Amino acid sequence: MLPALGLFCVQTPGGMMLDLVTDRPSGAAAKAQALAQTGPLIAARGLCKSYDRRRTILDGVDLEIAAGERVALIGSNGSGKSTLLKSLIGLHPISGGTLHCFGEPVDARGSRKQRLAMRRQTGFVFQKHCLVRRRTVLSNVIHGLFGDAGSWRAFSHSLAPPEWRDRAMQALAEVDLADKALERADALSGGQQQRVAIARALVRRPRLLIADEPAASLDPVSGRNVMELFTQLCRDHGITLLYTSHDMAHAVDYADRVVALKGGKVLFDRPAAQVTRADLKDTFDG
Ligand SMILES: Nc1ncnc2c1ncn2[C@@H]1O[C@H](COP(=O)(O)OP(=O)(O)OP(=O)(O)O)[C@@H](O)[C@H]1O
Repeated sequence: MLPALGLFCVQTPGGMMLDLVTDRPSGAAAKAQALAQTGPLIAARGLCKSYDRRRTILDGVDLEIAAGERVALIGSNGSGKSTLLKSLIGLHPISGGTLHCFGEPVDARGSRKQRLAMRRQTGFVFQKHCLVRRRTVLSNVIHGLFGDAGSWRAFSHSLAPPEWRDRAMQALAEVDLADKALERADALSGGQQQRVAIARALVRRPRLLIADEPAASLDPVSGRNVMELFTQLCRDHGITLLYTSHDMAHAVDYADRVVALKGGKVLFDRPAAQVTRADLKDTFDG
């Protein structure tokens, strides 16, 4: 039995802090291990995507994301941000270029096996949190295990094995909602529901968290709280974060790097601290 050092950490015999949420090293050790991994977590070269023959949505995108980085993707409506997120993790097959995800090549057609393997290591949070409103908060978090477990027993917290309930409760404690576990999802505020969605993504113990406008439907205070929670959890657990935002403060304040898309191409890709007003004007000017 390893000694517990807090709610989510134990210490291994070798002295390393182990994270109970992700089963990987935690805190400073997590960051060091993530950065020490060879090669980028995601590497796209000349990535193209069309939904039909008439229009190219992504046009030769080059993008590398290292393990442990936090990257914000910005751009005007229709610039291709969501399409890029979905293409990078195999939810949409790419139309051209090369893509490596978690060190594995993803071919243009992307086999089902590849896509499933990628999804297993990825958590998703969307603007509309897509919770099952009538189910409990705990059941909703357990639903996050569906992909791994592939079982009808992830349908309800009362049918789930104790181990899954424990994992879900750990994730709920991470977002400070353990006391709401048995409430109906639709009894929570919008900000709380988004935190449940984050717990549902975390319960998968992801290496990569993809968030598409995670704070867009929240008021300014709840939005900042959700962004702070995201970045803190990713830092603590060594999770790589890629998110989109139309709020430039969210992009610049919470990311290491900002990537701007315009007309399906990368307009700029630079450290968040170096993004200027002129960059933002170029990004959004027609
Ligand atoms: N499944 C789809 N089938 C066909 N066209 C699509 C599909 N999804 C997106 N598109 C088109 O691709 C273009 C880029 O859409 P996308 O959602 O990637 O942009 P976005 O930058 O995320 O926009 P927003 O900021 O409004 O969310 C749009 O013109 C959209 O209509």
